Amino acid sequence: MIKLEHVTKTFQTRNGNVHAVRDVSLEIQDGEIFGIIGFSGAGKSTLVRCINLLEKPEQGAVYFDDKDLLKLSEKELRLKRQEMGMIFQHFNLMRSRTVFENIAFPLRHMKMKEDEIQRRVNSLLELIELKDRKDSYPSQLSGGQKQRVAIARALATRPKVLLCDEATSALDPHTTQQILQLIRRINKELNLTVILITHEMAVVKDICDRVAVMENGKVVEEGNIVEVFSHPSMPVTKNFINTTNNLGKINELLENEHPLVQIDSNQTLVKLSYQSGNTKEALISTISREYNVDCSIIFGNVEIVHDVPFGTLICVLTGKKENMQKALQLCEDNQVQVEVMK
Ligand SMILES: Nc1ncnc2c1ncn2[C@@H]1O[C@H](COP(=O)(O)OP(=O)(O)OP(=O)(O)O)[C@@H](O)[C@H]1O
Repeated sequence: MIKLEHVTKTFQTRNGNVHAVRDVSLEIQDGEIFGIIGFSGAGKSTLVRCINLLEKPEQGAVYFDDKDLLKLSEKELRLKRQEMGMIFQHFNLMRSRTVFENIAFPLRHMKMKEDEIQRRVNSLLELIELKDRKDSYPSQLSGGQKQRVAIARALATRPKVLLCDEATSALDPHTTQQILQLIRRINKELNLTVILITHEMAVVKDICDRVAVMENGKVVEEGNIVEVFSHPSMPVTKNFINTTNNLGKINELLENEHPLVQIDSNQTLVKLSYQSGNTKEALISTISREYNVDCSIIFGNVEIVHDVPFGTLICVLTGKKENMQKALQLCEDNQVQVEVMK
């Protein structure tokens, strides 16, 4: 549905050129929720704005339903843009207009007939469950309600794609969940393709089908969310995954040589990662019984990604070196990833 080919965007500033997006190629399928994650300044917003040409890339091509947007006339582009809705971190609602009029705004702009506007806005109000607030002004709404209104406004022209630029970053965790559920629901019910940019791995983990990780303007890793979670290859991806659990904390303890992670010469500190269902053996008791290797768990975490539980254990193993190697081999033979941390 959306294809980016070698998209590059550079900003000329007084302090020199800023290479916000560098040679990015991506393909987003019809009906999927595609996450773009990266730390602040990675180029996510610029990339997403290149999709609807709010920013014009100086190189590359942007295809939407096989049409190269950069080759369209102004008028054709305006029509194509109606097929792409967008929501923002700070909602961007018009303060002087009611909820109803905010949602109706793009329809009035299209010169739609009044009775059709009434029908469409009322059905959107029902979808976002804010029918009773249609005459309220944005200042009278909570952050979550404002974002729901922004979603309804973005959906008013019946777009095929919803671009979400940090749509939950200004919301508390509970409201974030509600907005993500709404996005998931409209994705399913309306078969709406969603491109969601965020700096929070928890958001990606909860609703995205696939994810691209950005760093310094480039996509450094991309894939199905379960695969990326189970086999992250780039340090930045591992960092993001660690933010959803306490593993980052363990690295801190290691750096600071905390007593909790101090080990003797006959010990080793390992990280064991497994996907539930992959392992049938009672591995910890097996390695203790068969190889005389004791296992002391200092940290454990189970993450659920798309209904698949991912477990991580940080353990201190105690035993003879050759036995330890056999024990770790047994783990790997049983699809448990082993990372020796110390
Ligand atoms: N209009 C602009 N003019 C100059 N530089 C810009 C402009 N827009 C973005 N940049 C720069 O491009 C780089 C990427 O910014 P961008 O906003 O795309 O990143 P981001 O990953 O979305 O970060 P954030 O989440 O903080 O917005 C940054 O260095 C930013 O300062």
